Amino acid sequence: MSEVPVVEFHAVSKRFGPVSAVEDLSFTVRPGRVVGLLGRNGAGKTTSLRMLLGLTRPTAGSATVLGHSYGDLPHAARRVGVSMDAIGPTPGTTGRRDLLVWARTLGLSTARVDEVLDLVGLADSAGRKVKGYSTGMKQRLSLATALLADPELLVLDEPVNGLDPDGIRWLRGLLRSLAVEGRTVLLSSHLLAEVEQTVDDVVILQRTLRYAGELSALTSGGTERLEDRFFELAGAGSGGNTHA
Ligand SMILES: Nc1ncnc2c1ncn2[C@@H]1O[C@H](COP(=O)(O)OP(=O)(O)OP(=O)(O)O)[C@@H](O)[C@H]1O
Repeated sequence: MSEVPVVEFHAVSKRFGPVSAVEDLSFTVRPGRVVGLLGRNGAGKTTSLRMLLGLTRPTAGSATVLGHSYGDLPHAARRVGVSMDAIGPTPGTTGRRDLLVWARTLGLSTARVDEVLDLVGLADSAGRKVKGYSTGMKQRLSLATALLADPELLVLDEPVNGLDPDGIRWLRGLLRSLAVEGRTVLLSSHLLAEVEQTVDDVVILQRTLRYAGELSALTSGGTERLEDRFFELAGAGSGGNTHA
């Protein structure tokens, strides 16, 4: 039986003037999977996620989410939860007020806001201004926004950054439970050891696609380390991207 991919990149390329950020990227994400999009700084991860969400237009190719381009997806804001730096809250607002605005936009209840604040561990700080939040607290608030509408797909750009060990463990458990419910998670990261404990599938991007498939196939069922396989596939280098 063929399954409609939750995410599909088809021959996607993006240039910013002389910089080739992403070139001929194709991969699919299956439902109920936690997928790690991995690459060095400047590898094209955020650009790819932005193209998926209609925030950046590809130079060539197309990306679809739940069978549609994001702009054509009915109820996209409720079906796709997003955590990304660019979608951050107004610093002068409180965490709770920020979520209430999102909830109103999405047609959700105040009760749901309090539920999600509790879920991400921000209930006690919800009345404080966001500008006084630590990096990890901002990350938790961003995750709360993504989770608000109980979406089918979560797209998370570097969700682990800034989280403390408790937060990382909590997030890992949360992503696993969402996948068990049949929801799908696409997260970007360069924290390979963390990703290795969290994801089912891996996409390695270094401007071009280097690997897309199951983590266990990449690491021979866990007998090899993801980090070693990453360096083999992504090549040696100290980061950044090539001009092409
Ligand atoms: N708006 C832009 N204008 C010009 N160049 C851009 C723009 N956005 C991204 N780039 C370039 O595209 C390439 C890919 O950047 P991108 O942010 O997608 O990488 P990344 O994998 O998310 O990196 P990081 O891990 O550092 O967040 C980089 O060379 C970057 O400088």
